[in-house]
Amino acid sequence: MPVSVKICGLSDRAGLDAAVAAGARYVGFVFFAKSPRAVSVETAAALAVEVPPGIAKVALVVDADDTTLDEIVARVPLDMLQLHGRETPARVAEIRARHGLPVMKAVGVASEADLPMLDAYAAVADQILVDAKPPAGAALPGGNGLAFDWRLIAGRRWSVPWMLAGGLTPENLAEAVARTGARQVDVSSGVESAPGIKDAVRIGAFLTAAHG
Ligand SMILES: O=C(O)c1ccccc1NCC(=O)[C@H](O)[C@H](O)COP(=O)(O)O
Repeated sequence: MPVSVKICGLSDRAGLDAAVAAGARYVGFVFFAKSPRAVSVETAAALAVEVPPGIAKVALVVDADDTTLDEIVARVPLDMLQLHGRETPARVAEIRARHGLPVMKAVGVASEADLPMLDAYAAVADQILVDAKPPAGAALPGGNGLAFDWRLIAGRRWSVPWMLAGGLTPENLAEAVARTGARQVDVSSGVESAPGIKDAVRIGAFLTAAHG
């Protein structure tokens, strides 16, 4: 069965077109000013209207307040919010209720001790993103191109759909899927030629690996 792919951190038409042409099921826009992939509301809105039906448009935010979320949701046609900060389970539930969109909560994994949080967030979110925990002092809370030990989640399942993320590439995707059983995956750095610059060839190779 093919693996569904989310291409995250799209910031221009060339990257978006490459993701759509290759067969991505989700496209992600990063609303985090310190990111090399950050987009303005205007840019995200202009890109989102070009996304064909059937591909989910995801806004990635980090500890965003309701005013910020109100503006993004009002101006960008979206299908999902991805929460990539320190949002508590209660805040995830609040955002889901207030903003009327499905919510995917990213949870960082580095060791067994992190696994209970996956269950806690699965209880309140529509999906969970099982990602690598950023190293101490990392400039970004995600999108660092780092993988975690996939054996930690081998055979584990949650009460909601989940996506594997963190350091995935066209080269390691098959192993990641085989080890974890993931049916959905998320990638950003691994399909770039430089931070924030999406590479159409690598996007195509990633989707080929996912569908192979
Ligand atoms: O991509 C960013 O710059 C970013 C900034 C702040 C929070 C999260 C961010 N990215 C997360 C992702 O792109 C993905 O959801 C995921 O973590 C995979 O990233 P990567 O390891 O680069 O493939």
